[in-house]
Amino acid sequence: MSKAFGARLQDAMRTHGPLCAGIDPHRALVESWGLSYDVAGLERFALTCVEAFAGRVAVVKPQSAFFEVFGSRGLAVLERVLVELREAGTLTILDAKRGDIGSTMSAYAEAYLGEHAVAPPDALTVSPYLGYGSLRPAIDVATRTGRGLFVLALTSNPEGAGVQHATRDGESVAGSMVHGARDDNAPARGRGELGSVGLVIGATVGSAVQDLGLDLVEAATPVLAPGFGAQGGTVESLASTFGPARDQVLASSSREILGAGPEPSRLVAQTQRVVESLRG
Ligand SMILES: O=C(O)c1cc(=O)[nH]c(=O)n1[C@@H]1O[C@H](COP(=O)(O)O)[C@@H](O)[C@H]1O
Repeated sequence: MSKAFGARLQDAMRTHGPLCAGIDPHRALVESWGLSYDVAGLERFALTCVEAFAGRVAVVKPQSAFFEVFGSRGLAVLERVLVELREAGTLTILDAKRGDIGSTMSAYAEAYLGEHAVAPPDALTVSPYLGYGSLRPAIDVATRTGRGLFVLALTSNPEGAGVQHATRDGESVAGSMVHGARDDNAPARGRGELGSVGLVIGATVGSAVQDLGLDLVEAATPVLAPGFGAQGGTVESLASTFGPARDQVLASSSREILGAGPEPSRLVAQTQRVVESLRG
C-alpha cells in the first residue's frame, strides 16, 4: 500500500465525491427488500449493496453490529463484503467503534488493521472514551499498515453533547480529540495531505464545532459526518457546521440510500442523486 489512508481518501473523494454509503442491514430494511431476516437475507442484502456501491462512491461503511447479530456466519458475510470492496478498489470504513485499555486495544488494532488481519478495512471507527491516549496502539498499527481511524468526537445522537462538550482546564472533551488528531496528523499536514486520524462529527451537531472553537483545518483531519439524510443532516447543515473544513468532510448516509433498494439500478440512481447534491 503506497499511500497513507488520508491521501487515498482525498483521492477517492476527488474522484467520486464526498459520500460514504453505509451498509446497515436493519431487520426492517432487509424485510422491506422482500428478504428473510436470516443469514441468507443478510448476504443478499449486503452483496446487492456491494454491487451498487463498488466503484461508484468514495467509501463504503459496513456497520459491524448488523452482521454480528448472526454470529460467525454473519461475520463471514462481513468479511466477504470487505474483501469484495477491496478487490473493486473501493475504500471501506468498518464501523465497529472499538475502544479499550491500551493492551486490549493492541489486539483490536491487530485484528482489524494489522498485517495479518483476516479482512482488513481501510479504516476503523474507534471510541476514545478511555482517553485519546488509549488509542495509541491502534494509531501505531494504522500508521505502520497505511490504514486509518475515525475517532468519535461529536456524535450525531442527542445524548452525546452532555459528555463531549464537557470541559476541563478550558478544553472540551471533543477538543481533546481534535488536538490529539492534530498532533498525529502533523507529518501528513507537512506534506499538504489529510492525515490518517479522522474524527467523527455528526452532520446534526449544529454550531458545536464553532462554539467549542475546534480548528479542523489545522488538525488536517478527515471528518466522517454521519447523520446525513435519515437523521436530518442536509447539504446546508454540512456547510454551516463545517465552514472552512467542508472539503475535509465525508458525509455518511445509510437508511436514506438503502431505502431505495432492492433493485440495484434504483440504489445506484439514489446514490448518484446524493453524490450530486453533495458535489453541488
Ligand atoms: O460512527 C458512525 O458512523 C456513527 C457515529 C455517529 O455519531 N452517529 C451515527 O449514526 N453513526 C453511524 O452512522 C449510521 C447512521 O445511519 P443512517 O442514520 O441510517 O444514515 C449508523 O451505522 C450509525 O452507527
